[in-house]
Amino acid sequence: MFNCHINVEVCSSIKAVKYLYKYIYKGHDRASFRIDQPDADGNIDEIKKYVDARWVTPPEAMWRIFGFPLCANDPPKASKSMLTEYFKANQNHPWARNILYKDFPGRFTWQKGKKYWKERVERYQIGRIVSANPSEGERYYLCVLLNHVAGKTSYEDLLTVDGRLCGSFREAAERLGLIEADNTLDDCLTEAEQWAMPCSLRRLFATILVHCEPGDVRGLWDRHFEPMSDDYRRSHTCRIEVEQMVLLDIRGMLQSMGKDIADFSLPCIDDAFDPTEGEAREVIEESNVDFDINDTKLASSLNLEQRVAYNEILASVERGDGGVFFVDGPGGTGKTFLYRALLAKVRSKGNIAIATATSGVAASIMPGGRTAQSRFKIPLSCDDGASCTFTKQRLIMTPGFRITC
Ligand SMILES: Nc1ncnc2c1ncn2[C@@H]1O[C@H](COP(=O)(O)OP(=O)(O)OP(=O)(O)O)[C@@H](O)[C@H]1O
Repeated sequence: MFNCHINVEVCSSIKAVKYLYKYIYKGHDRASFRIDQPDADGNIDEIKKYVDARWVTPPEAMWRIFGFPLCANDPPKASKSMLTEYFKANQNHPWARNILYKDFPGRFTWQKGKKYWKERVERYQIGRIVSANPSEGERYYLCVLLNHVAGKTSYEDLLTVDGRLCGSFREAAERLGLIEADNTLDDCLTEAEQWAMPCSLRRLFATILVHCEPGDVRGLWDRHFEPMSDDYRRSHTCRIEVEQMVLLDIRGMLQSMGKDIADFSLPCIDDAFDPTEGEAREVIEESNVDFDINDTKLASSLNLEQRVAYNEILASVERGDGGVFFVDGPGGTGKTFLYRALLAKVRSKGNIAIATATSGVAASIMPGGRTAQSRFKIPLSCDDGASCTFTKQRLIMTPGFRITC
């Protein structure tokens, strides 16, 4: 009766909801460009431009590629936050100006409804200030400033050092000599130790090594080893073994950030403790991707066109001669169906098949899918010197098959 392809979706899992969401919001493929002058007042209708020439990709990636902010609070004090109200409290209460932001909850209580700091009259209480990771850039330097400088009455005041207005929180922290020493990195780890799990601490430690160039790496390691190894010490009593486990974990994290642990003055890794036998973390992750046994049966129900593509791609994988295939077709015509069949076939043979896409939503509909940026360490800012931090060591072990949506 219906001599056509009918796409029927059953909302039986969250993936189906994501799929429908993608359908509603992706719109049809189009590109619209117009070069015109701003209007008489110098205004450009950026919202209209965004709607007319929409490119569905992670918004932050586009934000970085084009290098302009998609939204901003200007001036930043337009909305009331705990920080802006801290500035106001400093203006109104001169006696509070020697209290650091992190100690403020000890003397004031935050009034959620009316959004202001009220002088504390009740019993002593412990409050916690949001912490920041060094890889967060300006947010981190703002925290560093707030942890060391009291009595500021505005953002401008916080950015002013020796009467000079600095262009960034980092510059202000540098001029105050707050980030030359490793103290701030020590403080950052010590603060995180109060609430973070050991695994998060190890990630933070690796992030500090990569982004903050600490002068005394070994000192940082010695001072924070205990909390970083808390989980391993529960199950292992031998200190050397625990130390090796922590080092191996940090090595994997550094590898995924494109760095080699040997570049840092940390204790040496004894390969006898390495269960991965030096295998790259990405290879282990991809090897461990499970395949759905039902997907291996999809091959038997491919239609004619899908089967042609399936056979040709698989033959190329088996011959190992490499190749690039472009699978195209209107929405709902079975491209993902074909990918699932291929991924299951390659993975069921114990080989690695990497499924990547340019957006998280597209990646989520493929088994074991990841964004290409995440898997291949593609930088979000594409300037002249940009390159992937995916190392040669990992490329040697690259899979026989890769799908990119
Ligand atoms: N050979 C087939 N046999 C049975 N069902 C199929 C076949 N090919 C595709 N389908 C079904 O058709 C629907 C749409 O297929 P699929 O999601 O693979 O399309 P698509 O081309 O990837 O769509 P989009 O471009 O929107 O992502 C799915 O429910 C899928 O299970």
